[in-house]
Order: sequence, then structure tokens, then C-alpha cells
Amino acid sequence: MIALTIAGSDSGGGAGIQADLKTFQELGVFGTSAITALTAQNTLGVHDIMAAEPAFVAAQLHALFEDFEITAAKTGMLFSPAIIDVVAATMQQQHIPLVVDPVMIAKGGATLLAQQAVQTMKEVLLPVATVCTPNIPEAEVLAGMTITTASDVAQAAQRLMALGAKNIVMKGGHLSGVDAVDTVFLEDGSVFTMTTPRIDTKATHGTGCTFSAAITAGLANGQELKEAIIEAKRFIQAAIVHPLGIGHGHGPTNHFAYNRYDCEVFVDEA
Ligand SMILES: Nc1ncnc2c1ncn2[C@@H]1O[C@H](COP(=O)(O)OP(=O)(O)O)[C@@H](O)[C@H]1O
Ligand SMILES: Cc1ncc(COP(=O)(O)OP(=O)(O)O)c(N)n1
Repeated sequence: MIALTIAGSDSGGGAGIQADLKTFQELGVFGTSAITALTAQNTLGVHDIMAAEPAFVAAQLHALFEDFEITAAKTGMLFSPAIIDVVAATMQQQHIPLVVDPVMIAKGGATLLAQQAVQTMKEVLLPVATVCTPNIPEAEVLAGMTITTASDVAQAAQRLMALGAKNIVMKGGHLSGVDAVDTVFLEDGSVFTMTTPRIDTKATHGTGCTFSAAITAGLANGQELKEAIIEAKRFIQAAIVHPLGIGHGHGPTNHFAYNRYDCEVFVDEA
């Protein structure tokens, strides 16, 4: 099976294209990529960014879809309105599942999505998203509201679905509490939460990229969306529980952990 990531490069290897391709590999999927930007980045932060020309992003996508039977795709760092336009136009023509991870700001505070690109993301990318996986700050920006309670989470998800995203995973990494709880809203109206123990660690660089790549790998392998989302939560939990101890800042998660360790995900159908 073949999956595609459309995202930025993280020279430090913990997030972006590198995290996505490692996750695809671990989950038995052949990974292809269209790179939207280069970042000079490590576990301490983003030093510099060089965006790709939108036409070159289009050229990469054309080359991939011309040759490969890609069965699922994901987006990560898209940076500019023009790149989002190219990606949305391409994905509108491809009838495959698309996971949109609406990456906006890196852990160290660097901007990975230009301010003026938020509107473009809402107008052209969310309508082609099979599933959108915002963290809480991203959901606040896209939904235009503050999120503090479970009912805020539900209201924000409804707003994103109204913009066209078919299914939503509201990630709870940025919330507080002893557990890391993600809430999933499916297009059939069902809602469920996924709970794992919150791990006290600095090694959480690239958690969102890895999680969304794992969902994409599941979809590329033909899993149902719900099954792919729950397996992805298990994958990211294992990757956080067993850190690699690399770098001096927010270290990368451990993409090799999935097959060696067993992590339980508690699923609650609300
Ligand atoms: N400290 C943690 N312990 C356990 N799970 C976590 C932790 N931090 C994040 N997660 C999980 O990692 C995934 C990515 O979430 P999040 O960190 O919110 O995304 P992002 O990297 O986009 O900010 C979610 O499934 C979230 O619940
Ligand atoms: C190139 C690139 N893409 C995405 C991110 C952000 O990744 P994310 O999974 O949200 O992790 P953190 O930045 O929160 O660690 C990135 N840093 N670089």
C-alpha cells in the first residue's frame, strides 16, 4: 500500500515529512512525499524556513499521482495560501482519503502557517478533508472560539464540520489532566473519546505529525476510519512512553516502539 505526505521537512527528524515517513514505514506502508518547505530545525526550535514554490509543490504532486496508486494522503505544514490552493485543487481530483493536520505553530513558537493562510485553509482545504486533526490552539483559530470545556470541544468540532471537514479528531495534548484525552466526531453523528495516561515528558516533538501519519497509514491499508484513529492513538502513546533521549530540547517520539510495547487505549462511546 502507498501513502502520501504533503508537508514540511524537519531537519531534526522528529516532525514533518521525516516523522510521517518513519510512521508509514513502521505501519507497513510505502511512503511518498511532496515537500512544501524546508525548515532548519532541531529539538530546541526552528532556526529558519524556506518555502517551496507552489508550482514545484504542484510538480511533485503531479509526478506522484501520475505513477503511484496512492491509497491515502495527509497534509502537515503547508505554510502559504498559494501552497494550500495547489494542494486542495489536486486533492479535489483524487478520490482518496485525506487527513488534514492543520499545523500552525511549532512547539518553540515558530510560525509554520502564515496568518493569511488560515482563511484559505478554511475555505478550500477543510472541504476536501476526510478527517481533520487539530490540537486545541489550532481548533480555536479555525473555529474562532476559545476552548476550555468538553462542550467547547464539541461546539468547535461542529464548526469545523460545517466548514466541510467530514470527521474531526480534537487532540487533547494541550489540555491539562492526568490523562491525554482525544475526542472524535464522526460524520454519522457518533462521538467517542480515546484516553491514555498523560506522560510527563519533554519528548513530545512531532506528536501531532506522527499521530496523523498513523491514521493515514491505517487508511492506506484499508482500515475503517474509526479503527485507524484508535490504532494511531496506540501508536503515538507507545512512541511517547518510550522516548529515545535524543537532543537537548523537546526530543522526538520513538517511532520504533509500536511493535515492541503494548499500550492500551480506553475508548468511551459517549
Ligand atoms: N504528554 C502526553 N502524554 C500522552 N499523550 C500525549 C501527550 N502529549 C500529546 N499526546 C497525544 O499525542 C497526540 C498529539 O496531540 P497534540 O500534542 O495535542 O498535538 P500537536 O503535536 O499537534 O500539538 C494526541 O493523541 C495527544 O493526546
Ligand atoms: C516541518 C514541521 N512540520 C510540523 C511541525 C509541527 O509538528 P507537531 O507534530 O505539531 O509537533 P510540535 O512542533 O508541536 O513538536 C514541525 N515542528 N515542523
